[in-house]
Amino acid sequence: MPNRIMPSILSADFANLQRDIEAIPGADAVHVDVMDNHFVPNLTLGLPVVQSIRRATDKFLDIHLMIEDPDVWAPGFAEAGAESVTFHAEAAKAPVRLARELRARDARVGLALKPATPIEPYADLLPEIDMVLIMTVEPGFGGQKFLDLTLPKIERTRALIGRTEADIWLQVDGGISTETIERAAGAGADSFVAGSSVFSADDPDAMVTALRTAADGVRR
Ligand SMILES: O=C(CO)[C@@H](O)[C@H](O)COP(=O)(O)O
Ligand SMILES: [Fe+2]
Repeated sequence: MPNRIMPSILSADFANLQRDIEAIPGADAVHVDVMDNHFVPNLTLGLPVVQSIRRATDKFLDIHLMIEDPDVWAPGFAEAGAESVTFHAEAAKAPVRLARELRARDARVGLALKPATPIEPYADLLPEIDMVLIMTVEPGFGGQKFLDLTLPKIERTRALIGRTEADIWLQVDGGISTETIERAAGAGADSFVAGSSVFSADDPDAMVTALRTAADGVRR
């Protein structure tokens, strides 16, 4: 199971996104946090910016929608050429229909869960999705502390994924650093979003390597 390091540009310089994306050549993806000030108490960027990012890089674009009405908005991000589009279980009105609409637009489908949302009600949805995103902080802001209380849910999700034949990624997002990534990897995560730890580092690409080394060193 390969580990993927997916830096979040929420902690990059929004006036220099292309420069900051080019500063992480070793990353497996660019994670883009879309917030609407309704689903979460913060406002970031939307579809026009993602369209510009798409033109600026060939990197795998991993879109994390923290918005109300993903049923309406999410397909547009797939049409913009994002390789993966993740919506929140708490916000989607018809998650199965939405997942199928995203796959029909050639995007991988992510289902995100806030820290207090259990995975079990969504177990039957796993064949419809390509990634589970377990938030390891309350969504809305970068730079928060990793919540260890999410570790049992990561373990339970890994067990549920193991019962399927599908290639479902298990992503964690929030408070990931060289210190916390080992606990998340040990619990079963294979895809790691890291914002502040990467972009506040003197050498962001060296931090990507350090995170990968730490995750790869964990025995499963
Ligand atoms: O989705 C979110 C926040 O809601 C994240 O993707 C953050 O951007 C991660 O930032 P750090 O916790 O790594 O600083
Ligand atoms: Fe995110």
